[in-house]
Amino acid sequence: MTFSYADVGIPAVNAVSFTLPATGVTAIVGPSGAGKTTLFQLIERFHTPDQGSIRISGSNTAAMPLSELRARIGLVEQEAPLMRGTVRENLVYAQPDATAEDVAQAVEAAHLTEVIAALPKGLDTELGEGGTGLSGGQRQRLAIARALLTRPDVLLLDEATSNLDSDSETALRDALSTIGARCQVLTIAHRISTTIGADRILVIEGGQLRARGTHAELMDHDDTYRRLASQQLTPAGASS
Ligand SMILES: Nc1ncnc2c1ncn2[C@@H]1O[C@H](COP(=O)(O)OP(=O)(O)OP(=O)(O)O)[C@@H](O)[C@H]1O
Repeated sequence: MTFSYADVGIPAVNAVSFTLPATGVTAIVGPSGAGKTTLFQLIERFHTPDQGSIRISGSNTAAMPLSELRARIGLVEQEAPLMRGTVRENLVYAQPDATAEDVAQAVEAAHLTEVIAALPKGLDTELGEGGTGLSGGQRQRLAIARALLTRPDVLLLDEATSNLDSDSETALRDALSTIGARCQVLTIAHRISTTIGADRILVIEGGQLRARGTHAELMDHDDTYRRLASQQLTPAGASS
């Protein structure tokens, strides 16, 4: 797939091609401006590729009704927006028919069961504007649980860049591996615990896919990944 922004000579995504299995965790890493966000926006069809296409289970996403595409792709952004309302209302926002069991499963997969049990009224606890009462890592996992309730084929996760305490770091890593057993999790990774735990890593640089492999493989043979791992990915266990 190749895509250039209007009036920009150099493609932001340049002849990038990859195939992923139906399940698992794929981490995308790359320096600032590499094209990671643009790639996500192409998958979500916010932009149309100049060349190439994206297929989910063999179906070209360009030909899908937008409602089908949105149902197949769950999106969790860096600053997960939460609304005023209860934890439950925040969870079922996109899937109002979700049963109590669906909610419990999604909460468990996002490793939030204990966090919610510790709130004064559990799922009925009111969250303030912006999700007062939950840490950044917990808010993002709540957004992951919300996305899971729609049973997506692909979960796009733009990991928060903020530091996580070590409990949240572990919970995120464990949540990704649980969820990766159900769908393909494609995450713009900002932490080394995510790339170490991922099934594969795609290294994007200058709009191109320069390398793919596991953490150990890329540490062994990719200079850009080694540099990112030492300078830009948040070390495991770092806290704010
Ligand atoms: N709306 C836009 N119009 C023109 N150029 C853009 C636009 N958005 C991004 N770009 C350019 O496209 C390239 C890729 O940007 P992109 O945001 O996809 O990179 P990124 O890897 O997500 O970076 P970061 O890690 O800093 O978020 C950059 O050169 C950027 O300046």
